[in-house]
Amino acid sequence: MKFNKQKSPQAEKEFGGTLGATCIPVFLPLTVLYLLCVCRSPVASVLQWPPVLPPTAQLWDPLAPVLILGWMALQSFFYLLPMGKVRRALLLPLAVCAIGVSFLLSLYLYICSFWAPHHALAQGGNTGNPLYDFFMGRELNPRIGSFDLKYFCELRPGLIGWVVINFGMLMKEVELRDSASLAMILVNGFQLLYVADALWNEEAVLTTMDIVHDGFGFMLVFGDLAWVPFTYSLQAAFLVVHPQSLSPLGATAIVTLNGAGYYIFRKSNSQKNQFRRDPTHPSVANLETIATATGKRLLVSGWWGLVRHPNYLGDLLMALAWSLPCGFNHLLPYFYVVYFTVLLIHREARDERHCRAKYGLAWDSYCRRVPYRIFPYIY
Ligand SMILES: NC(=O)C1=CN([C@@H]2O[C@H](COP(=O)(O)OP(=O)(O)OC[C@H]3O[C@@H](n4cnc5c(N)ncnc54)[C@H](OP(=O)(O)O)[C@@H]3O)[C@@H](O)[C@H]2O)C=CC1
Ligand SMILES: CC(C)CCC[C@@H](C)[C@H]1CC=C2C3=C(CC[C@@]21C)[C@@]1(C)CC[C@H](O)C(C)(C)[C@@H]1CC3
Repeated sequence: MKFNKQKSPQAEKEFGGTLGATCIPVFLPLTVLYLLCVCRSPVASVLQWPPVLPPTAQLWDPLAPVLILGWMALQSFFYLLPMGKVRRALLLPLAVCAIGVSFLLSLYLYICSFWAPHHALAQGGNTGNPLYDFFMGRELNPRIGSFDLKYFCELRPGLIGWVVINFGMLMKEVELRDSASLAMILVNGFQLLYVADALWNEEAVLTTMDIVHDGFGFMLVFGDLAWVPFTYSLQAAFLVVHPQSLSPLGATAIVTLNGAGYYIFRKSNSQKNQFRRDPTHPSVANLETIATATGKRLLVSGWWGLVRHPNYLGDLLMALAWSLPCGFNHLLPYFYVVYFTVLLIHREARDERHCRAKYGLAWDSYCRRVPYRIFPYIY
């Protein structure tokens, strides 16, 4: 880098010249503190004599630099995102990169798992077949220090990345057509609600099959880091290229469907989580249950008496509501509904196997009491 010592011609000093430039950096920070102190005082009048400066203990907190630097880092990240005036279509290179990262991370996890203690290994991913174990994941909850890689990946980069991509698509639509369409707003709103719900209830993910049972291998790594952000955002990406007009009546019906799906999803998940946390809690204490040999009980009334997976039912209704704003002329936006139905039917069968192994006869009597798996009177 060349050192430039040139002076600009006729440089006219502003802000009071050298004196101003010396005093302002002292005066303005003091003004900020003064205004805040006045604001906290009972009279809160700027005409009052400046209140005395609070003791040092009130001026300094070690958490403050962490919060400020953290906020700066977050904003730097947003600033670097390919949104706004950047016009390059980066979606494909991003997906390629996420896929590459998924492979590398899975390979790293696979290799590291050979140093993991026996009790840290997952049941399913230790067959001795390298390809299968690489896919399923050998280690259950791999960590770097106390940083739980699976828990982090399941909830943060992919899920948040999904809503960021969706928002990028909304901005792209505004750039192309001067405003966001109703269809795009609905898709963004619905999926934002879903992701916000997952983050708000983040501890609930600890009881999912992925965390409790499955190893952290390519399936989950790729699912979390590449699949979720780049395929779950397909509806928004579709709407940029294929704008749809939506009647108020159609929009109302779709919002109602998403609302109903979300209600079933949230209520049923919360009911089970509450019951597992504290079965004596008033909101679940009156529900009918059956005992199992493990000491745990199974709910047979309430949401879990309706079908064996009411939460999947709610999730599928939402999935449909996310595709409907894209109209009926293309199949692509319905990819998610089809994929998700297959995923949940397969997942239900896996969970059923685990539960039968865990609860034996009690599970069979639950299945007799609640014969339908996901769709009442259908399946
Ligand atoms: N958007 C997406 O891509 C995906 C979303 N999901 C969502 O994730 C959520 C979690 O799903 P998942 O982990 O598959 O499974 P569930 O949350 O449905 O949990 C299943 C477990 O619940 C317990 N259980 C089952 N029946 C009963 C009962 N009658 N009474 C009490 N406990 C019972 C059993 O565990 P135990 O007895 O040991 O407590 C069983 O193993 C769901 O809402 C699903 O829709 C899932 C996959 C992908
Ligand atoms: C690569 C394959 C085709 C499939 C990979 C499956 C994964 C994408 C999903 C397995 C379980 C998931 C869950 C969620 C996202 C999708 C994956 C990772 C979840 C975090 C979505 C938000 C929900 O509220 C949840 C309950 C927290 C979900 C947990 C399971």
